[in-house]
Amino acid sequence: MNLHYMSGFGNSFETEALPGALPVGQNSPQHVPYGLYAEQISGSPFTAPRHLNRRSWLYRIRPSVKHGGRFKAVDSGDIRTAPNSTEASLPIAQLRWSPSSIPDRAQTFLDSVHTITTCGDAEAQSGMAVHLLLASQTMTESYFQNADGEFLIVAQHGKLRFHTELGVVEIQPGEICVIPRGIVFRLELPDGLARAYICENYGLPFMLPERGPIGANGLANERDFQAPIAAWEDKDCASELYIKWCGRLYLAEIQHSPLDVVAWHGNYTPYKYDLRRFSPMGALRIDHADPSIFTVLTSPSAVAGTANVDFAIFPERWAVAENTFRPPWYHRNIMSEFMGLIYGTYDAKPSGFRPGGMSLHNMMMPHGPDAEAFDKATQVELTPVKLQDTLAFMFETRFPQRITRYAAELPTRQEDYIDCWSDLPKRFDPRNKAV
Ligand SMILES: O=C(O)Cc1cc(O)ccc1O
Ligand SMILES: [Fe+2]
Repeated sequence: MNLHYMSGFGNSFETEALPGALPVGQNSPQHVPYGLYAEQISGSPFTAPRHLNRRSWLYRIRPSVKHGGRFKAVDSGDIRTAPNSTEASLPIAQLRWSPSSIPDRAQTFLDSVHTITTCGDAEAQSGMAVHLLLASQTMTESYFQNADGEFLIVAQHGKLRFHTELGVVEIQPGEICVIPRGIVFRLELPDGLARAYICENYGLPFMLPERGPIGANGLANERDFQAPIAAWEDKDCASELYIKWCGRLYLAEIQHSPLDVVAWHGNYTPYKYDLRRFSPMGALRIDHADPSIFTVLTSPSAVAGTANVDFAIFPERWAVAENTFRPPWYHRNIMSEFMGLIYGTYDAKPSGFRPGGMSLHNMMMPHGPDAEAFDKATQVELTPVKLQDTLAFMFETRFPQRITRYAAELPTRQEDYIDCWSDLPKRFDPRNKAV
C-alpha cells in the first residue's frame, strides 16, 4: 500500500481527501463543504500554554456523538489499568521474559493486548502501562478508542497498519507509531501476524526532549516524524466501537464506520517515526554516557527532569571510548526501566535477552551487564567498534511498575534471570592495584 504522510513534529498540519473539503480561514462555518460536520478534538485543556496546546478540527460525515450510543461494560480480557498494584504476588526481583509466540487462533486487537506492567494512576493522568501485543486478526467492522492515554506502539514483528480517524499509518519493525488519547482506530495486519510493545502513556503527550547544548539538530529530528493524510471510510454496516475509559472497557453497537473524517487540520494527530533515523550523540573519548542521551520522546511530569515516561533507544552506533568499560555501568535507579529488544543483541546482555523478549528493572533494583558481557568488556581491545544490527529500547518512568498476574504467570518468564550475574567473581585484591 503506497501511503503518503506529512513531515514534521507538533506542526499545525492540514489535509483534505476531497478538494475544498477544508473550510478556509475559519473552523466552523455555517455550512461545511460537502455537507460535512465540523468537530474539534482537544488533547490539552483549551488554556494550555502554546507549546503544550494540542487540538485538531475534523470535518466528518457524522459527528462522533453519532458513533456512540448506549455503551455497555464488557470484559477487558488481559488489559489492566493503573492502579493495579495487588494483582500479582511475586516478590520484588529483576525480571526478564523470553519472547512470547503469537498464537495463531483468531484474535482481535482487544484480545491480543496483554498488560505487563502498570504504574501511577490513569485517573490522575500520570503513569503508564506496558502492553504486549500478540495479534493475528485484522479488525474489520471493529474499532477502538482509548480515553485513558496515548499509545506508543513499537513494532517488533510484522507490519501494523492503523486506520485512524485522521488517516492511515503503517509501521514495520524498526518503526514506531503514536496514537493520541481518544483517537479512534482499527488495526489491520498486512502480514497476518504482528508482535509489538505498547506504552500507554497516561500523562502529558509525548514530545521531543530539549536538546540543550546539543543545539538545534540531532537525536530525533522533527522532520523525520510523519503524520497521515486524511482518508475516510463511508461504510454503513453493523460495527463495534470499543472504548477504554478509566480502566474499564465499554462497547457500543454502531451502524457505520467511525473513520469518516474527510479533512482535518491541527496538531493533535497520530504519527510515525523510523527509529533508524535517530541521530545518536555519544561518549567520544571516555566513559559511558547516561542513557538519557538516547531519548527519542519524553512525557514530562510537573517535576523538572523527572519524566512521567521517557522513551529511549539503543540504536546502531560506534563505540569509541578509550580506557573505558563500554557497556552500561552497574547501577540502581530511582526510575523504573522496562526494556524490549526489536532486533539483534544488546551489549549488556549478549545471550538471554532476545528479540521480542522483555526485561524489568524496577525502582532501585540493582542491575548491569551479565558475567559474559563483563568478561568481554574488560578483555576486549578498545579499538573503535560498530554496534551493528541492533535496536533495543527502554520505557523509563518515575513510578514503580507493578506487574500484572498475566506477566507473573507467563511461562516465558526466566526464573533463573538473576543467575546471569552469579559468575561475576570477587576480584578485589588489596595487594594488587593493577588487577
Ligand atoms: O539497564 C539498562 O540496560 C539500560 C541502561 C543503559 C545504559 O547505557 C545506561 C543505563 C541504563 O539503565
Ligand atoms: Fe538500567
